[in-house]
Amino acid sequence: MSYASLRPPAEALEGLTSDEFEVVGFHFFIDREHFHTMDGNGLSSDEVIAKLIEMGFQNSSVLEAVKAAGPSFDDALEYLSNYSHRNSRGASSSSRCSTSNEKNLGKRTLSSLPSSGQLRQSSILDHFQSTAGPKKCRTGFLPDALVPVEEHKEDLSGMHCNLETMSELFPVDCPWELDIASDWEKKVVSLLQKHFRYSSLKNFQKEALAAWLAHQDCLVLAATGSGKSLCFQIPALLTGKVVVVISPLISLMHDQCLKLAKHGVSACFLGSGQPDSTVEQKAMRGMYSIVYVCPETVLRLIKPLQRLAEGRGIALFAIDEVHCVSKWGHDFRPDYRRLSVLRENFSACNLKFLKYDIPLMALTATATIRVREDILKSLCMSKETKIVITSFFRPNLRFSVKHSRTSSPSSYAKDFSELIDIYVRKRKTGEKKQTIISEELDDTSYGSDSYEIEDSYTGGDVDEVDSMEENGLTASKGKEMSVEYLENDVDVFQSVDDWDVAFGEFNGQSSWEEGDMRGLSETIDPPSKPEERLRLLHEPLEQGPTIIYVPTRKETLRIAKFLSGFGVKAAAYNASLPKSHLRQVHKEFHENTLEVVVATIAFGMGIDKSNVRRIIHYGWPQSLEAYYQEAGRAGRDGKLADCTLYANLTRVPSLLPSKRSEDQTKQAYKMLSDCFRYGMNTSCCRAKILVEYFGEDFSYDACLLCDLCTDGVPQMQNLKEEADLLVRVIATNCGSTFMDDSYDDTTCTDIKQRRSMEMLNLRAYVSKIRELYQKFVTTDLLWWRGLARILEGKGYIQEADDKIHVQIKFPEPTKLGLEFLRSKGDETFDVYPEADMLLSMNKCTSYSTFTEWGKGWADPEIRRQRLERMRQKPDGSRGKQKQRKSRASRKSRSRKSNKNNSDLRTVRGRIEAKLSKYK
Ligand SMILES: Nc1ncnc2c1ncn2[C@@H]1O[C@H](COP(=O)(O)OP(=O)(O)OP(=O)(O)O)[C@@H](O)[C@H]1O
Ligand SMILES: [Mg+2]
Repeated sequence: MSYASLRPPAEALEGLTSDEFEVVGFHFFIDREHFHTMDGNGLSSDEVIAKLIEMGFQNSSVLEAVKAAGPSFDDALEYLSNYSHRNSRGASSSSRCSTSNEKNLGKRTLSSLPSSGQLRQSSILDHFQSTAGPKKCRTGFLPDALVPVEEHKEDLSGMHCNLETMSELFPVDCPWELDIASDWEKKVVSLLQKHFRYSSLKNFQKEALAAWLAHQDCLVLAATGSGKSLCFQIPALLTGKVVVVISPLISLMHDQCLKLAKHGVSACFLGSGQPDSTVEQKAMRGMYSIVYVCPETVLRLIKPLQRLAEGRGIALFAIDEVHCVSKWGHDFRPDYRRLSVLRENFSACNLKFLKYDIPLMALTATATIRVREDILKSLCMSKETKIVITSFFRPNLRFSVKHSRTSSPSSYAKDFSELIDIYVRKRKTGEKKQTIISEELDDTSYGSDSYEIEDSYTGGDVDEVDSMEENGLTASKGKEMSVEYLENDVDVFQSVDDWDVAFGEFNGQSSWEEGDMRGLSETIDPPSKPEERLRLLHEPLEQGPTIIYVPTRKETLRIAKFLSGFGVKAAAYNASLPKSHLRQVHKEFHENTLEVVVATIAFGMGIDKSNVRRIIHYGWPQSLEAYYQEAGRAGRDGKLADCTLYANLTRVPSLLPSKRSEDQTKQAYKMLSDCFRYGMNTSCCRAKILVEYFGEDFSYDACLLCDLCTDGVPQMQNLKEEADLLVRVIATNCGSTFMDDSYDDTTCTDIKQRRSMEMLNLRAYVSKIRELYQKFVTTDLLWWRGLARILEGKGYIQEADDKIHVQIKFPEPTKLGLEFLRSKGDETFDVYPEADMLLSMNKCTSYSTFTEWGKGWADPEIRRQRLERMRQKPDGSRGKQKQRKSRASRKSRSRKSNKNNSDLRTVRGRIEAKLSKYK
C-alpha cells in the first residue's frame, strides 16, 4: 500500500506543476524522499501520527488508526485508506447534500461536512472548490469545508494555476464580510473547535477580530501565553484569503507552522531559513493560508504580495512581536521600522482592486507606553487603530530575586542544588544518594565569594562532552562543544541571519506534545481570584522542564555541563552552537526528554510549551521587557510556575556588548537601570512592579505569590540622619548656589556648567562622610549606594552627569533635596532598606582606617587633595617614610594574595573532588 494511492486522482491534478502536485492534499509541504525514508523506518507512534497528519489526515482518524493498527506507519496508512474508502461515499453524498440544501457553500454547516478519514481539503483545493461557480466563491467561508478530493475533479479539469489566472480564480470583491459579519462569532467557535479544540474565544481575541472585521488596524497588547496568535490565524480560516505574518525569528515561524499543520491549516515560512526555494513561489501563488515572513523578506516581496492580494486576496498583515519596531524597547530590529511600507503599498487608494486598506494587526506582550506610541507612528497605522489591551499580569507565576555571585561552580552548587534534587530525585528511587548530594552542595561555606573559575576547569572538554553525550544530550562532539570554541560572547538580537543560520534546516520533523493531543484539558484558567492564588501557596510545583537564561554563550555550556555532571538531563542552547545540536535541543525539549535548557536569549520569544515549570535567570537581564518576555515561557498551562532571578546584588550590572547608537545606548542604560531597581526592591510586590512597568494599573493589591508577598518586607528604618548627611555633603560640595533659595533644577545653565567641574562621584562622597564623621567610619559604600537610590527615587538628589547610569553616580541635590535639608523639626525619614543595604547590614565587615585610606586613593578627587596636603607639608621626609611603609605593606598584601590564591586552588580542588564523586 503506497501513500500515493491516497492522492487526489490524476485528473484533479491536471495542469499543476509537480510542486503544486505535491501541495495538493498536503497541508505542510513534504517531499517525496521524505516519504521513502519513512517506510518501515521504525518511527515512534508520535512520529507516525505527526506524519499522517502532515499528509492531511484528520487528527481523530489518525489517532484511531494508530490505536487500531499499531504504531507502524504502513499499517496505520492502510487502515486509514480502507477507512477513507469505506466512508468516502457516505461523506461525499453528505457533502453534496449539504451543498444542494444550501444556497451556497458559505452557508454549509459544519455538521453536514464529512468528518473523519478523508484527506482534508488543502488550500489549493479551497481555490479549486471556489471556482466551481463564481457565486460559490463570492460567498466565501471555503477553507473550512472538508470535501473529498474526488468531488472536485470536474472543477479542476483544464485548470492552470498560474499568476495570470489567479485574479479570475479568486475574485477579490468577495463580499465575505457581509456573509460572516452577521454571525461570525458562531462561525469562529466552530472553527476553533474543529481546528484547535478550544471551546471559545477569549475576550481580547474577540475584540481584535471584531476590529479586523471592521477593516480597522489593531494593536494587541496581551500577556505572554495569552493566545495572541489566534487573532491572526482565524482570519485566514474565516475568509479563505491569505494572512501574512511578519515574525522576527525563524524558530518561531517554524514552530507556528508545525502547530498549524497539526491543526489542519496550511502554512509556510519564507526567508533565508527556508530550505526549499520553491516555497516562496508557491506562497506568492496563494497556496498557503498563512505565510510567515521575516521583515527583511516582506520588504523584498512587495510586488508579488500585491499580485497575491489581487489573486487569492490578503486578509491581514499581522506583525508579531511588534515591540521589535521600537528602539525604545528591547530587541530593536531596524528592518521592522521599514514595515511602514505595508500601509502605503496595500492601501485601497494605491491598489484599485481593493475596497479597503488591508488591515494591519500588530501584537506584543512587552510594550511600554512609549513603545506603543512608537509602534503606531513607525508603522503608519491608521488614526482609528483599535488598541486591544489585556492585563499583563500572569497570576500563576511566582517571582523571586536571590543574591548570587553567579559566576563559579561554588555558586552553581549553592543555587542549583534544589534543581538537581528535583530532577535527580524524580528519576532515581535511591533517596539516600540525593540527600547526600544536597548536603554536599549546601556545604559551600568555604566557597570563597571571590572564587573564580579558571580555564583549566573547562579544559577537559572532550571528557565533559562525552559525559553529556552519555546522557544523550549533545549532538556535537569534541572541539565544537568546548568552552574554548566559544568566545565569552553574548547573543545579541540584531540580525535575522543569526537565527536563520541556526534554524534554517528544520524540515518539519515535528513531534507532538502531549498537551497538543489532549487539547484544552492541558490548559487551565490561571487563578485570578486572591483566594485561588493563596491556595497555590501551599501547592508544590508540578513536574515540568526548566529554562535557565544566562547572559553569555560560554555560561550556557558551563552550567549545562555542571548540571549534567549530576545526572540532570540538561543541554546548552546558544546561537553559535551547531545547528544539529540546536535542532536536537528543540526537539527534546518539546518531547519532554530534556529537563533543563541553559540558554541565551536565542531561546526566548514565542517558545510555546505549556508545562515549563521554572524559568531561572542566572545573571542580570538587560531589561524588564526581556525579563518578562522570557519569564513568560513559564506556566502557559495556567498552573503554578516559578520565575527566579539570581543576580549579584552587590554589583551594579553593566550593558552587554552590542552595536548601539548613542541614543540606543542611553535607552539601553535606562532599561538596565529599571531592571536593577526591580532586583533591589524590597518593599513592593514584584508582579505589581512588572505590570506597572508596562503602564498598567495593577488592580490587585499584591500577587500574593512573589517572595516579597510571602516573606514580607524588611523592617522600616528611620534614616533621617544619614539621608540628611548625604544630601548635605553633596550640596556643600556642589557649591553655595545650591543652597540659594532661588535655585531651580532645570534652568540654571551656568550652574550646570559649574556642576561638571565640581562633579564628585558617590564613592567620593561616602569617603568624605567616613573621614569626617567617626560614627560612620565603618559604613559600607554598598549601604550608601542603596540610600542614594532611595533619595533619588524621592527626588532629593539627581544625576549630574549627562550620561545615564544604572545606579546614580554623580549626585547633585535637587530643589526638593534642599528643602529637605532646610526642613526642621522631628520629621522622620522612614524607608525600607533596599536589597544591597540589607546585604551590607548582614555583612560583618569592619572597615579599618587603612582600608579606607587605600580606597580613598582610588578616588581622583581625594587623591588630588591628599597629594596637595602632602606637598604643603614642610618636611617631605615624613611623606617619604610613609611611601616606604606603603610600598612594604603593598608587598605584604601581594604575598597574602598569593597565599589566598593557593588557598583558592585548594578549595577548587576540594569542590572538584566533591563534584567528581557524583559524576
Ligand atoms: N481561545 C483559546 N482557548 C484556550 N486556549 C487558547 C486560546 N487561544 C490560545 N490558547 C492557548 O494559548 C497558548 C499560547 O498561545 P500563543 O502562543 O498564541 O500565545 P502568545 O500570546 O502569542 O504568547 P507570546 O507572547 O509568548 O508569544 C496556546 O498554545 C493555546 O494553547
Ligand atoms: Mg506569540
